Amino acid sequence: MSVKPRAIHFGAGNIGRGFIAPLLSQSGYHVVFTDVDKDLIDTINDEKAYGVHILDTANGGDDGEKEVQEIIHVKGVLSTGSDLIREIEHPKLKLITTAVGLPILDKIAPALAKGIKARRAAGGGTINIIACENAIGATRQLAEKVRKLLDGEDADWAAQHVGFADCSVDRIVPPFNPDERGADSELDVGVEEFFEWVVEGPALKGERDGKLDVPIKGMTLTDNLAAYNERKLFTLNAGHAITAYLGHLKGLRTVDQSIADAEIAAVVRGALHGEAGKALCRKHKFEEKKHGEYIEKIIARFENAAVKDDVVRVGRQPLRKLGRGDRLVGPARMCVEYGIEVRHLPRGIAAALLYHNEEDEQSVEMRTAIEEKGLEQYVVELTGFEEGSDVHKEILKAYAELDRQKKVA
Ligand SMILES: NC(=O)c1ccc[n+]([C@@H]2O[C@H](COP(=O)([O-])OP(=O)(O)OC[C@H]3O[C@@H](n4cnc5c(N)ncnc54)[C@H](O)[C@@H]3O)[C@@H](O)[C@H]2O)c1
Ligand SMILES: O=P(O)(O)OC[C@@H](O)[C@@H](O)[C@H](O)[C@H](O)CO
Repeated sequence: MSVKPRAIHFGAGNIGRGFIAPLLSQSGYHVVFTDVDKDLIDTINDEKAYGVHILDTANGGDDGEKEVQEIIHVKGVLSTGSDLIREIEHPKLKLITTAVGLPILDKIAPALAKGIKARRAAGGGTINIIACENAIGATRQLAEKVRKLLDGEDADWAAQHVGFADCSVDRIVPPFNPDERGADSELDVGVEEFFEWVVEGPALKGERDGKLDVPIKGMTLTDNLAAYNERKLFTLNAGHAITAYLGHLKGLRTVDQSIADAEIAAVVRGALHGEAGKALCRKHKFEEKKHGEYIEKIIARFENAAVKDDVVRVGRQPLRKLGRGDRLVGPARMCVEYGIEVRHLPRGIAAALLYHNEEDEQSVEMRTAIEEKGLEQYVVELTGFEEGSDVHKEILKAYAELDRQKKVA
């Protein structure tokens, strides 16, 4: 039996294979992926290894590739079967991470609760759970769902032995075609070089409270996660979404093509520097100069042509992205709270409302709702900005302008 500490990662998709698993593996963990996709799990067990291609136009070769990192000795189990429960019972298990998408947390909570019960019954030790999803408080939401499924001694045991830590996770992992790269494995994934994983230290349990028993290289621990979370979601994800929705309306396919458009770049800079950034600096006391540099570094990441990120991926699930606490409406509300005038964020919100993609359920749902309820009412419902308020008027004005100009591919 392997003596290595083990980690289970839910979701063997882009961020799982391209970010979380590599850091775990490079830190000495034996990584076990769990996923609903049986073919993917079979491929993981057949190949047991894959490459992470670092995509970087500035420092890469002609194909924009800087290096390929080999991730070895990985294993997979189906998330719907008893193998997963046995993995959660495993004496060497230290950590469970997820990157499945926020709405899927509901679906994995029952398996986690069952696994926790089995672990207690087997006399297992303390573990930590970290949900690496793009949302504020994703782990807290998962913890609530899991705790509802536990009672009595299981609930007491979990309160003592299961740490639920929130985090902010940042690395752009785009759709990637291993065949085009002549890659050895269909599991290969392409990523930008940059990454940042910030975890709520005080929530971690173990031999040293506030820390992981087996530290992860590249993970930062903080006792002020709220600031990191809002900084990332309201800057990177806000800018990413605005770039993608405006790009899509202009018939552009990738994020780098979209940010190269001067009009789009001006809206993104206006939204990030003059609006979201100002509000973030006021709320979290960030130094304005440093925050400005953070924004420009993010825009340079969008410009990385080797990443070739798809605007359809970045724009996926527009209703989630239009949530009141999410990347578009969230910073606009924060601006209103701090008395900061907004002109660019409403344009991003309008572009999201105009996102038309028959293959995206939320785009279809949103467009039907606009037809049935009328735009004015729907904007109030989604954003909480009252009819007649400045932001509501700005959203409607931008919607009408963008609707006239649109040229969807
Ligand atoms: N790709 C990025 O750049 C990036 C960066 C930071 C954060 N994220 C976040 O990470 C999460 C995943 O994004 P992604 O881009 O890796 O998506 P993805 O679609 O590539 O991967 C998601 C994986 O989850 C699996 N899955 C779905 N339902 C499941 C279930 N019930 N049990 C187990 N596995 C299940 C899917 O089969 C898929 O393999 C999202 O919350 C996203 O916001 C993504
Ligand atoms: O994953 P989503 O759908 O919440 O957002 C799409 C992208 O903005 C996102 O995946 C970024 O690439 C990522 O957050 C970078 O850290």
